[in-house]
Order: sequence, then structure tokens, then C-alpha cells
Amino acid sequence: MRDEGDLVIRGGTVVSPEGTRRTDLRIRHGTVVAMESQLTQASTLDREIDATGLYIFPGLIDAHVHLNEPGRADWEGFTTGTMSLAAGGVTTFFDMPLNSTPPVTDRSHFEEKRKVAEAKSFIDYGLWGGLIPGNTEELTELSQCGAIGFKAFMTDAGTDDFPAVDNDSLWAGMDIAARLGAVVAVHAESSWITRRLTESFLSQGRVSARDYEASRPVVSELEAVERALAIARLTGCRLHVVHASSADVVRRIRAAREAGVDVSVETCPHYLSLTVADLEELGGVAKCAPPLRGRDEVEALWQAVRAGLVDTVGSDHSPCPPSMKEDPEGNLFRVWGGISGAQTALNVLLEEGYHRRGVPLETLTALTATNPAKRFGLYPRKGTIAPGSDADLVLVELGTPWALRREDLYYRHPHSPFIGRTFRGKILATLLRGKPVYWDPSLNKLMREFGSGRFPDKPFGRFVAGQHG
Ligand SMILES: NC(=O)N[C@H]1NC(=O)NC1=O
Ligand SMILES: [Zn+2]
Repeated sequence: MRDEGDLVIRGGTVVSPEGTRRTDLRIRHGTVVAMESQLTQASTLDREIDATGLYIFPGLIDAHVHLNEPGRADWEGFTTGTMSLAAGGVTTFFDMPLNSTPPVTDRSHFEEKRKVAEAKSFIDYGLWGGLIPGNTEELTELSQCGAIGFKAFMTDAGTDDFPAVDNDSLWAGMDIAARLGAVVAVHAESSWITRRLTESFLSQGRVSARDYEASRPVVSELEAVERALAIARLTGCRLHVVHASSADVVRRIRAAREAGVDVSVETCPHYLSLTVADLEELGGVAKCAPPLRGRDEVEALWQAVRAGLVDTVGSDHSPCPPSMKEDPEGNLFRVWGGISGAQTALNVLLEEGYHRRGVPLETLTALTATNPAKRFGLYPRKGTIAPGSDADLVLVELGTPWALRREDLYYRHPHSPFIGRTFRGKILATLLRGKPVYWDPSLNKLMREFGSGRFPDKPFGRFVAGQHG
């Protein structure tokens, strides 16, 4: 096989949790092999990107994505889903076990999804297994197949085929997960609190955005988190609480960690940027669970991020056809809960965090790449830019303001609560193991070609099949 030469990326500023620094990068066979200023061109086969003025982030690791294939590919499939992720700077994602059907609750369903992912994913991936009542016997096999961990819902998931766990089934599952050394991720909302409040609001005909928010209050998250923490403590299971909507939840989890529980916490870009007022204005497209909160919660969550209390940010991309986001009577309780956010996570964090609130780039990289890589066993191959790591890179022009248009979105159904918003920071290219999986047309101006090594002309040319994390 002809040697393809190296890729040299010159003049960029590389971001890591420890700091940012100006350095050239040399990439060989998909791996970063050297980082120093003024790397020389070693061979006429080398290709070069002039990244002067650009910031280079480790590719994002989005540990919380719901693609709907197999079974509900009309909602979102691996092709459009991973195109969107790549356009958003994500180079590795973990797909959730539900919303596709059958849900990934045993080995055969795992293999079925894995086949689809292998054939279609533009980026690297891992698969979560599901923990539901009655499938504890399947967890060991799921783990042997390579499941990244197990996801459980403590309240209704919104699909009939993925029932919520009760305390007993969560305990049984976490007991086995502890023995396997696997992480259990919980959607922590209290089923009895949300059910009781929902019934009460509906019986009074209260179906507005603010009613929906009030039907799933922060205390419902706290109650479920408390039980999950108790079971984690009893079993010794590693716990990951997904999509905390409030700094109170984050602080409670941190306190448990300080008391010795092996627990981490995720939040999502929408909780760091949107409020219940946006839900009121935009309707179903901004509905999620837990719901968007008030402005004070957004600010408090950013303070928690700044203080290093949040471990990871995941998109919780949970797409659906637009018809499922509308109700003829405007009843928000009836529409699908889930925000399409796979493509915009880094943009939201850069605008809302770095530009508006001065949150360091180092912090944003820790949340989106380094910490998920560490928590889920991919570090240091992924989650950092260092000699020996995969060349999973995002090239960003940090200052350029641009407004998100519907046609910019690669989703199967291009709806998003962020359409029309202005972001500073444009993703110019995403490289997976040294190969471009996405680039902005303007990048062609920055590339110099040598010899016969060249970049193809079309974005999303398939160079490498996604590889299991
Ligand atoms: N089923 C599903 O995707 N639920 C997700 N949607 C959401 O808004 N929160 C979730 O956990
Ligand atoms: Zn979710």
C-alpha cells in the first residue's frame, strides 16, 4: 500500500483542560505523532492545513444521543444523526438504548443496532445497554458485547417499549453493574411526583409551558437522585446522572461524591441557554424532560460549571418528526419531549459560555471531551490532543458571528430551538482519526495540497466506517 504521507496542521491554537497553546500538529495513520512549533514538511506526500488563527479542540464525545434506528429511522437514523454530530464537532458518540426499536436490552438487540451503526456511522460510537425491569439477566452479556454502560429511566421514557425501573429493579441492576464495573446512567426524575402533579394539572386543564415546567419541578429530580445515590452507595455501583437541569441537583451529586460515592453528572446545552420562557414562545420544539427552567437556574448552572462541579455535557439529542412536536389544542403535555441538539452543542457552549460569560475554553473542552473520555474509558486515546492520541479534531474560527438557519441542520427533521440564534464561533472542520468527516466550504481556502494527497471535494465523503469506541 502506498504511504499516504502525513497531515500537518500548522499555526493553530490547541485547547486542552490544562491550557491552550500555539502548536503545529503532525498526524500519521490517524494518530497525532508530534506537536511542536514550526514542524517541517517531511515528505512531498504530506498534506497541510494552514490553521493560523484557528482553535483546535479535541473532537467532542457526546455520551448522550438518541438515534432511532433501527425501527424508528423515520425519526432520525444513523446517517443524518452522525452527519449532524460531525458538523457539530463530535467525533465519538454513545447511542442511548431507547427510542430505536427494539430497545437495546439484550445481546441480539445490541448486535442488531451495532450492525446498523457499523454500516452507516460517519463517526466513532459506543452503544449504551438498557436497564429495565426484568432484564438484569441480560446485563452481563450486554457488557461482554461492549455496552458502554447501562441506562435506566426512573420515570416514564415516553415510549412503551422502555419501561421505567422501580427501586427494586434499579437495585438489582446496579448490583450486577457493580460487579461488572459498569456505569449505570439514570434519567433521574421521580415517577410518583411527576405523575401526581401531571394528573393534577391535567384535571384542571392546565396545559401551558409553565404548567408543564411546574409538573416536573427540581425537587422531583432531587428525590430521584437521592434514591439513585442511596442505591449506588449500597451496591458500590458507578453512577452517572444525566441531564441535570439545576445547580441544586449538581451540588447534591457533588456532595455525595465527596462522601465517597462514585458518581458523575451531566448537563445539556439547552439547560445552559434556554428557559421556560423559550418553551412558552417556541412551543414543542423546546420541550424536554426535565423541562427548561428559569433564568436564575441557567445562571446558577453556569456557576456550577465554572466551579468545576459538572462533569460532562451531552446533547440528549432526542429527535422526532415535526408532527410529534405539535398538538392541535396547544397541550404541551401531549407532544414529544426531546430536543434536537446534536449539531449545536459546541456552538451553544462557545456563545453562552466563552463569549458571554467568560468561561474558559479549557473548561468547555473538559466537559465535552476529556471528562467523558475519562469516565467511559477512552482516555487518553480520545478526549485529548497529545502524541499517541487519535487525531480527532475540531477546527474552530472562534469569533465569527453567524445565525443558525434551518438549512444548516443535517437532522432528518431540521427543527431546533436554536434556529435564528446568533453564535460566535464557526466550526470549519471536523477530523476523525485524521480524516475530514465534515468541513465548511470556506476551508478549501486554507488547504495547501502536496503531491497526490488531497482532500476530497464533498463534505461527508465516507472515508472510514465508524469504529466501536
Ligand atoms: N425518550 C427520550 O428520548 N427522552 C429524552 N427526551 C428528553 O427530553 N429527556 C429525555 O430523557
Ligand atoms: Zn435522554
